Amino acid sequence: MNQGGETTAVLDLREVTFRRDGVEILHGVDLTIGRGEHWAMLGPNGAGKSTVVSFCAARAHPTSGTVTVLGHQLGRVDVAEIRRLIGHVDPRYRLSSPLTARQVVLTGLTGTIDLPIRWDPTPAQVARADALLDDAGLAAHRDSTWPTMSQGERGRALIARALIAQPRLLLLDEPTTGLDVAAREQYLTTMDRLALADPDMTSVLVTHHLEELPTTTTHAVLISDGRVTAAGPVRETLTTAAVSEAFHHPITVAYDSGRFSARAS
Ligand SMILES: Nc1ncnc2c1ncn2[C@@H]1O[C@H](COP(=O)(O)OP(=O)(O)OP(=O)(O)O)[C@@H](O)[C@H]1O
Repeated sequence: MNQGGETTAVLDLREVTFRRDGVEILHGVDLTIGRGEHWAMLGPNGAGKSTVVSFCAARAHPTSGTVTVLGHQLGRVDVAEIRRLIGHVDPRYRLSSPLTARQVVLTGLTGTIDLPIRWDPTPAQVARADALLDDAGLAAHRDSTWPTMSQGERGRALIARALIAQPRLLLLDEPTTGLDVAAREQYLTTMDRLALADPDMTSVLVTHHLEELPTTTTHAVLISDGRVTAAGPVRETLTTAAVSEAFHHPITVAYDSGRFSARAS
């Protein structure tokens, strides 16, 4: 958010490239995200969205270029410290032990996949985990173990996990995967409520569906073939022309009462 005309960058990617198995996946990505902004990231399968988000989450390093997260340049800082300030819904999340939904949410406080051996949550932390589970419609599943939960229930629990540490930066990589229509709408309401309740929080949402952008989305970035093809205020960025170019397909974008939609032209 602007402060005296200055934008406080929460994320700053400069000329970022990424190479894997000898293949360049990102070819010089520049992206600056300011405090209190809510970005949507869209682009075709394999465009590089999750790779960009893994830098934003301080989970990976670029091959060249610089990534600055919450004022700290990756490579010059203890990443564990920044990860504590980040809530991340990661589609690659894999549990190695059968934690309960409540325990999964609590791992959001430790920034780990499993519960650390010598760590006990306080009663207040457990109460907050339960409140978030209730908000996510999982009151009846607090003690359900991960392997017994449906994909949609897991998705909701992961959103609660991302929120428990009251992150400065919230990264949501396809958070609505597996959610039914009611759960999706509930999630959108939660995002809007959060954005309004905490104006300093910043978020980046990766999605394939324009219909799934919360009404509080302020900016958008289109990524195609490892490059940013458009970025800026959401209404100026998600146009029929820009979205069609990014997806290499004619797509008509519509906007009504705060919500976007898209269909093939
Ligand atoms: N571990 C890996 N080894 C090799 N290539 C990889 C690896 N991870 C990702 N890639 C490749 O990098 C490219 C970008 O992947 P990424 O997951 O960032 O795309 P994406 O835009 O998030 O795609 P999707 O919308 O399908 O989730 C893809 O071509 C993918 O095949």
